[in-house]
Amino acid sequence: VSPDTHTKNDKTVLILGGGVAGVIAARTLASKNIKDFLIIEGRDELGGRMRSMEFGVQGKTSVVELGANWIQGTQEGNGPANPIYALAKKHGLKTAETDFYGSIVTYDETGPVDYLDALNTAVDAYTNLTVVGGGRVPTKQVDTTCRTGYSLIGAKPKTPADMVVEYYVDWEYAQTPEQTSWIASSWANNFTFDVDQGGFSDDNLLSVDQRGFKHLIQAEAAEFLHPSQVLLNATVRTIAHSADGVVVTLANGTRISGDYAITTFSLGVLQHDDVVFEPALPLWKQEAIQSMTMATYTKLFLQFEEKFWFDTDFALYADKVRGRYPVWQGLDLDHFFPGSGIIFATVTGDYSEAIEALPDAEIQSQLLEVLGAMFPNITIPTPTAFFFPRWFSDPLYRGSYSNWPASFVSPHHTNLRANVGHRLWFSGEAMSQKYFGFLHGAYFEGMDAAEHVVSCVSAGGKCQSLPFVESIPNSSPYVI
Ligand SMILES: Cc1cc2nc3c(=O)[nH]c(=O)nc-3n(C[C@H](O)[C@H](O)[C@H](O)COP(=O)(O)OP(=O)(O)OC[C@H]3O[C@@H](n4cnc5c(N)ncnc54)[C@H](O)[C@@H]3O)c2cc1C
Repeated sequence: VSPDTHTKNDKTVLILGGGVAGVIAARTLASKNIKDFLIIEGRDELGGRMRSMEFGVQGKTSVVELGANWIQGTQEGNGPANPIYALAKKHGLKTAETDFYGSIVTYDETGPVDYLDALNTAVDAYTNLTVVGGGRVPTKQVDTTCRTGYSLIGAKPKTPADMVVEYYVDWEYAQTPEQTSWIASSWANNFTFDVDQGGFSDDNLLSVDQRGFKHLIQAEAAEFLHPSQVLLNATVRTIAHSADGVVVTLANGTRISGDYAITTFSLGVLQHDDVVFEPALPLWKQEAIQSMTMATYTKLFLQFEEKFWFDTDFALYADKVRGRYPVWQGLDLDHFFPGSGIIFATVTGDYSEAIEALPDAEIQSQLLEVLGAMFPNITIPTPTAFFFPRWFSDPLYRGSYSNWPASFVSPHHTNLRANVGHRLWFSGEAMSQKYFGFLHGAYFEGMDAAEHVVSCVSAGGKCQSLPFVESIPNSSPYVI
């Protein structure tokens, strides 16, 4: 059955992927009385990158978050609220505040060493970086990397301590300053955290809910979703699109057609051809997909019989190699999971990709070696549990979230979001200009794509397309 010969499709709308964008797209359709949709999801539950796991030795486990963990930016007074914060309140999610700069201790390869002054300097440099970066927009200056920006404002880290504190203030891009757009990272920060720029607030709430952070989106789905509207454990292999609709083929050969489809698959999935489009996506779309970056953020969980580490929320470890197990978070604290014996390290970007290729045992011994350096007076015991997710190798994700490189220009973003024909629509965190990389970006994009599809359904297919640019010219052409 091809869409061209099909007179009546199976569903009005296929929603490809059951993460935040997919569930919110479904809710938006349902609220506009379009009930004939189907969410097709590869995993056995909804939530996508809100993914948790019961971790620890038998009899002493805690539910930890392998993916998203923070509500980033909440609400100040009656100002705009992060919609994820609103869902957390609605569904009674248990959260705890984390204090990034007030509850932190510092180490290097010789053990505890106080370089909190350097951290304060790095925080100031980062604030300055985002202000100066944001200021390049109204003056129409060209984008460049955060590294260039740092150098221009005089921040040039030289020592391992300088490098780790710089890492810590921008690690959430999950890539280095060399790989990150100065302008886009500035607005991503400002639109979420800076109230003066329309942001929510500068608070970060950590989900410590033992139902998992995903509970908020699963509970939201349970309010409107009928079991017949979702197909789990169903991996999409091909998406055939034409003027008559969209036909997806699943890994088991099943074909399902829809008048419309909204794909919410991650940018990494789109980049890796895990899903094949028939016909191939137009070149302007492919250029946009391949020009944005899918970054990786990896948490490595260790459990020990007893806590032997710091009492703060965070610790930094300055290695000679920038990005080598730099950030540590202890979960065995009264406001997190007391008595859990759990600590985790985070690595990002190229370092994440590199460790995914190595066996668990090797990574575990590297982590124990670092702990040995941080705590020279302690014989580091054997962990009772160890786990880290391989987001980059996972064909359902191919990374953790998108990051905007300096070579990605505004028209690329226009094209990344744009529909291809009236039947195929694109959604997910990467499509959000203001909030790419965040849960709230996925939320707003899910809503937006569904609203466009609603107007298509109402207009019998004769709806407005999103703008796109056939070929992106260079605003300052090269003269060779
Ligand atoms: C480690 C990590 C830490 C993060 N930390 C935070 C944080 O603290 N705060 C924050 O705001 N954001 C954070 N994020 C980002 C946040 O999780 C994402 O922005 C958001 O979850 C993306 O939602 P989405 O619906 O766009 O995509 P997804 O959640 O990826 O949803 C897409 C769905 O499609 C499914 N899928 C993919 N391919 C196929 C296929 N071929 N067939 C069928 N189904 C398929 C996937 O299983 C997935 O469920 C983090 C992400 C990660 C990975």
